Amino acid sequence: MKIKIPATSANLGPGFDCLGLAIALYNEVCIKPSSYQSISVKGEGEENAKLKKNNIFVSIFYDIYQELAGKKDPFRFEFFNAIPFSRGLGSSSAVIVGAIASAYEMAGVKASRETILNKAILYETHPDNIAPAVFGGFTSSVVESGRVKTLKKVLGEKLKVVMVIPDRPMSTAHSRTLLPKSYPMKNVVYNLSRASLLTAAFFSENWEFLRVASKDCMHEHRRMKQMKELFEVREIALRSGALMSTLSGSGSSFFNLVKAEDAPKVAIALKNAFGMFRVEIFELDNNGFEIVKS
Ligand SMILES: Nc1ncnc2c1ncn2[C@@H]1O[C@H](COP(=O)(O)OP(=O)(O)OP(=O)(O)O)[C@@H](O)[C@H]1O
Ligand SMILES: N[C@@H](CCO)C(=O)O
Repeated sequence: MKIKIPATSANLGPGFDCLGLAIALYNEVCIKPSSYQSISVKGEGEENAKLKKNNIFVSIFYDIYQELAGKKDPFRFEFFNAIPFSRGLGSSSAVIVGAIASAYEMAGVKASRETILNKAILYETHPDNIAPAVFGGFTSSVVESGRVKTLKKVLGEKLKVVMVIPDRPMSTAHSRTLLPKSYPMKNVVYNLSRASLLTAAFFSENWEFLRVASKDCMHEHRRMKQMKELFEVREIALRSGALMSTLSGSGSSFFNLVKAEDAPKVAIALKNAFGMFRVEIFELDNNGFEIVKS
């Protein structure tokens, strides 16, 4: 079988740990029955020997496969990774969702997308990346008694993403340690009101509200101080016509949502200013993970 899983951008400014969307940049994994277990890695991470020995995709796959099939059969895993690691593009969620969905497929057990999502939340405590990796589109999620509740909005072709991908990583685990354990009431109200407006703006396609609704005062500033160029990325993106410009997940990438016709202009302005960073235009993904060959 072959599965493809999209990259995702989480938080979208004020929606810390709850809002996200899927991007048409995919990891692909081929899994075949074999007489012994083996792994090959192409693309992102191919130079990392550890990924052949201690691979989280493979360990999550076998957790689930053994639970469903009651045995540990040997497989060959071929990874084609396009999602950069630790750049805020949901690489770990793509691994978790891909491993769970393919374990169900290889065990021959039908599972709904809700089932996959509720398994995935056991491996990543916040649903903002895993929900769009499962469903595609823009997603708003909560976790209630360990179960994820998600609403999805399909995003049309009028929008594109100009992603700025720095040359340096920011690990989510480290990036979360930079945040305080509690916030003053005025900061909570600031984010709550904007996350609500942002969600309403996405669902009602009122794109002109995104700029004000995507402001955050809980996490971005503290994280962006680790890579000060990111403040200028935002300034240039908004000045060139981006609808919103937010730290992607826990960083280090910057997510810029644009009207499709503005994408080249925004991308050129960012490329001119940040020659050392990758600047790429992506479509949005509305499907979530897909088993493309069974
Ligand atoms: N394709 C992959 N194969 C195996 N392990 C991976 C793969 N992609 C990511 N990982 C693991 O996930 C880690 C990155 O997770 P991390 O949460 O720091 O970043 P991210 O998911 O890319 O960013 P964010 O959660 O902010 O969007 C890597 O260090 C590696 O251990
Ligand atoms: N909501 C998460 C996204 C990264 O996985 C964070 O900002 O830490």
